[in-house]
Order: sequence, then structure tokens, then C-alpha cells
Amino acid sequence: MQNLYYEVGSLDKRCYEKFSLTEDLLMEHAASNIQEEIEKRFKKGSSVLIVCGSGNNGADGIALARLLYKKYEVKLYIAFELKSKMAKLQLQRAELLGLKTVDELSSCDVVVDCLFGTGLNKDLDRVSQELIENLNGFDSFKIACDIPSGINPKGEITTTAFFADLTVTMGALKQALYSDMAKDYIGEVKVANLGVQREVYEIQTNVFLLDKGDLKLPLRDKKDAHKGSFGHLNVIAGCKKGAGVIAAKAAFGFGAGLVSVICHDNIDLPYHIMQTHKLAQNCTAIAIGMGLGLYDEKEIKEILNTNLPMIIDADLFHENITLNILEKEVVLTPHPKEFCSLLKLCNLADIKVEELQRDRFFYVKEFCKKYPKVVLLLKGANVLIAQKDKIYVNPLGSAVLSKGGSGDVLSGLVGALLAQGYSAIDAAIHASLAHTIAASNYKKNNYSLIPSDLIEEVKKL
Ligand SMILES: NC(=O)C1=CN([C@@H]2O[C@H](COP(=O)(O)OP(=O)(O)OC[C@H]3O[C@@H](n4cnc5c(N)ncnc54)[C@H](OP(=O)(O)O)[C@@H]3O)[C@@H](O)[C@H]2O)[C@@H](O)CC1
Ligand SMILES: Nc1ncnc2c1ncn2[C@@H]1O[C@H](COP(=O)(O)OP(=O)(O)O)[C@@H](O)[C@H]1O
Ligand SMILES: [K+]
Repeated sequence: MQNLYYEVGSLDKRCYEKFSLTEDLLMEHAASNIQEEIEKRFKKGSSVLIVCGSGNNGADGIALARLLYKKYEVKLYIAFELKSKMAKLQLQRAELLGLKTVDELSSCDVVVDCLFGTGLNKDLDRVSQELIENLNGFDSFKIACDIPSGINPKGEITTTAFFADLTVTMGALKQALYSDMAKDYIGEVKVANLGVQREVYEIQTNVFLLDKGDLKLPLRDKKDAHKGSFGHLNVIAGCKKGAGVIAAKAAFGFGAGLVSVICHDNIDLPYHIMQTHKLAQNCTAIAIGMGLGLYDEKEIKEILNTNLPMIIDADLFHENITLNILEKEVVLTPHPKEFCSLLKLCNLADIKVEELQRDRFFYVKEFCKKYPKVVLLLKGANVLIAQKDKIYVNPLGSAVLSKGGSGDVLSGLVGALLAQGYSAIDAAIHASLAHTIAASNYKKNNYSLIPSDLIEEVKKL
């Protein structure tokens, strides 16, 4: 797990004040980290186009040009009049070496985007947009300095952004790199140390980036065990029964000792999954909402009123009945459209999906402020899992999962872990990790996954 920050300006400032480091020194490290990445990948003499803006992101680029000068064919392009003191100083230094700037963009092996970094404070004007689009058209290896230009601190892309193969981000990971919109633009992400190790540079945060190593599988360590030791998940199946059946199968494959589907019509279930009409006496967790459709309010109210661990999904995010349980430690797994509906039900916001996607972190925080016990898992290209003031980002998913039924598998996985005694937050985190890692292990082409393939991959983790 790694720390994420909305802004790192205060961390830079802390370095100056606490460790007596200077802006110049930090910048030298920033540039030399990009130099290292270029030297690892490209041989002497390769051509490197460095495109610089007017602030310190541009200054990083000019310092990089100096570091590469003579070993590489450096083409330093200054796009705008330099404004920052450091950028002017870096240019003076470069010029003293005899380094000349270029007036035109021309083909090259590497493009380094140093137009805008964390200082992007307004929408891109037409000139910047065209410049970025022009660079995106280059058939070169593309490196973004700090953050691809065009992504603002919220992670929003209002017009266009630089399409990086590699982002070398300075000091610490920025939250903006993990918005859904940014996912297609960041490429591989590396963090540059700015003169001190990350442990020293970073301070306490409430936002974290999950990685594969964080996954805690429900492995059976205890020998003296029986099926009852691993819980009994009850899945409520509604109109679209298939959703409940997929969730039940996923839960069984992820370790729940017993799984029952509650459904009033007869359904076709594998022999190891039971069908009942009411909650089992020994039920240890409930999964409800997937494919629910029309329902008997009294029956659903009764189920929601139990104090069992619960995962709530899909149709219930459109129903007022759900408001009654938001004071409890339940797991909610909405996709963006469902979350917009929930925000409206809770009187928190009346927004469209596009607005939510522009600022997912903000709306998740607002919801968790109002309902601190709830564990919210907001689906998307990067899944946000939050409770109280903490947010965990799972970036491991991919469009392999963009299929009906993927969410039902996830509900089943969360339910399985709840049934086996994981806390609500742990169930959401580890189910989400298992879900996305399983999808990434799927070997066939990336359009063909069906829920049963995903469940098979979960079994192999
Ligand atoms: N602090 C440190 O110790 C270290 C900092 N480091 C580096 O500094 C970077 C941050 O530098 P920064 O704060 O100077 O901002 P930056 O991203 O260069 O952009 C600001 C400039 O762009 C302009 N501008 C903004 N939006 C615009 C738009 N839409 N269209 C057009 N123009 C626009 C804006 O103009 P203005 O607002 O003044 O009109 C201003 O001139 C950071 O990402 C990292 O790379 C590293 O070296 C490590 C050490
Ligand atoms: N492009 C993507 N990148 C990463 N994960 C994705 C992507 N598209 C979908 N997913 C994941 O797939 C699941 C889809 O859930 P959902 O939309 O509720 O599907 P359904 O209700 O049909 O089962 C979510 O976990 C979501 O995060
Ligand atoms: K940049």
C-alpha cells in the first residue's frame, strides 16, 4: 500500500524548512530521476525532445536538458515565456553550456512533457491543447514530468492531456493520477525521490493506493474446522435471478462455508448451493440488491433490519428503504450511476454521472462524512473504497471487467468475506483486490471474460 496526496507543495515546503533542502536541490533530483529513466531505456545519441512550460514543471525540463546534453541529441522546446525564477535560472545554466533551444517540434525517440505539473490552475487554452495533441501524435516514447499535462489536481481532464507511457512523479504519488479519467494517460508510474527517501518526504495521509501484495485471501489456516467455521452467506435473489446466482457461486468459490439463495420462484442452482425462502438461522452475512427489481417492502425491511454483516448493491440504491440502514456498518457497492442516485436520496447532491466522475474523491468524502460507519465501494476504472476519513484506491482493474455480471461477482466476493468474519472495510478491500487481480490473470483476449471465468480465476489466486 502506498500513500496518496492531493497536493505535495506542503511536503516540498516541509523539506526546505525541516531538512534545510532547497528548491534547487529538489529540482536537481527531479530532473536526474527522469534522466535515469531515459538512460535505462535509450542508448547514447538517441534524440530527446523536451517540451517546457513557463513554471517549475518547465524548469524541471530545462534542468533535464542540461543533464542529458552531449550524451543525447537534446531538443529543448520552450513553449511559453518563462515565468518562474527557477525556470529562468535553469535556462541561464543550460545556455552557459552552449545548449540551444529549438523553435520547432520534430520527430524524436523520446518526448518529455514538462508543460504543466501541479500548477495547472485553469483550463488549457487552444494553443496548449494543440501542442499536447501534436505531441500525442508523435510515435515516440512519452514521458510525463510529474503528471501528464492537462490533468488538474482533482484528476480531471477538461479538454485533453498528454498520453504518457511513463510518468515520473515527484516526491510522492498524487491522488490526481488515480482518477478514472487519468487512467488512460498516466502509463507506468514511478516516484522520484527528491533528496530524501519517501519515508522521510511523506507525512501521514488518509488516502492510500492498494497493490497486489495487500491481498489477504481467506485461506484456511485452522485444521480443526468444519463448514460452519466459514460462515453462511444468504443471497437475496430478486426479479433478475441470475444476478443472485452469480453472486452465490462467487461466494462459494471464495470460501464461504455455506451459501443459500433466498428466492420465492424455483431457480436452477448448482447442488452445493441451497435455495430457501427466508434467512437461515445460522446466517452470518447477507448479500442483497443485485437484480432485486420489484420486491415485497415488508420482507426486505425485515432483512435490512437484522444486525448481520451486509453487502448492498444495485437496485437498492434507488430506494428510500436503504436510508434506514446507513447508520450501520454495511458495505455498499454502487457503480457511478447508482452512487449519483444514492447521493440524491441522501440529500447530498443532485448530480449527473459526468460530474461525479470529474471529482470522485470529493463526493466519496462527502458521503463518508455523513455516514461514517458505512463502507462505500465506488466502482469504476479505479475503485474507491472508503470508510470515515480513509480512502483506499484499487487501480488494478481493467476493461476486461466491463461486462454485465462482473459487479455481481464482486458482491458475492464481499459477501463471502463478511460471512467468514472479515470486518466490513477488510471485506471490501480484499474482495475488490481479488476481483481485479483475478481479472488481470485471465489469459484469453480482453473482451471475452464472463462471470464464470472470473470466478474460476478467483479460485486460482
Ligand atoms: N516546489 C518544488 O520544490 C519542486 C517542484 N517541482 C516541479 O514544479 C512543478 C510545479 O511548478 P509550478 O507550481 O510552477 O507549476 P507548473 O505546473 O509549472 O505550472 C504553472 C505555470 O503554468 C501556467 N499555467 C497553469 N495553468 C495553465 C493553463 N491552463 N494554460 C496556460 N498556462 C497555465 C501558470 O501560469 P499563471 O497561473 O502564472 O498564469 C504558471 O506559469 C511540479 O509539478 C514539479 O514538476 C519539482 O521540481 C520538485 C521540486
Ligand atoms: N474499465 C474498467 N476498469 C476497471 N474495472 C472495471 C472497468 N469496467 C468495469 N469494471 C469493474 O467491473 C464491475 C462492474 O460492476 P457493475 O457495473 O455493477 O456490473 P453488473 O451490475 O452488471 O454486475 C465493477 O467492479 C467495476 O469496478
Ligand atoms: K507535465
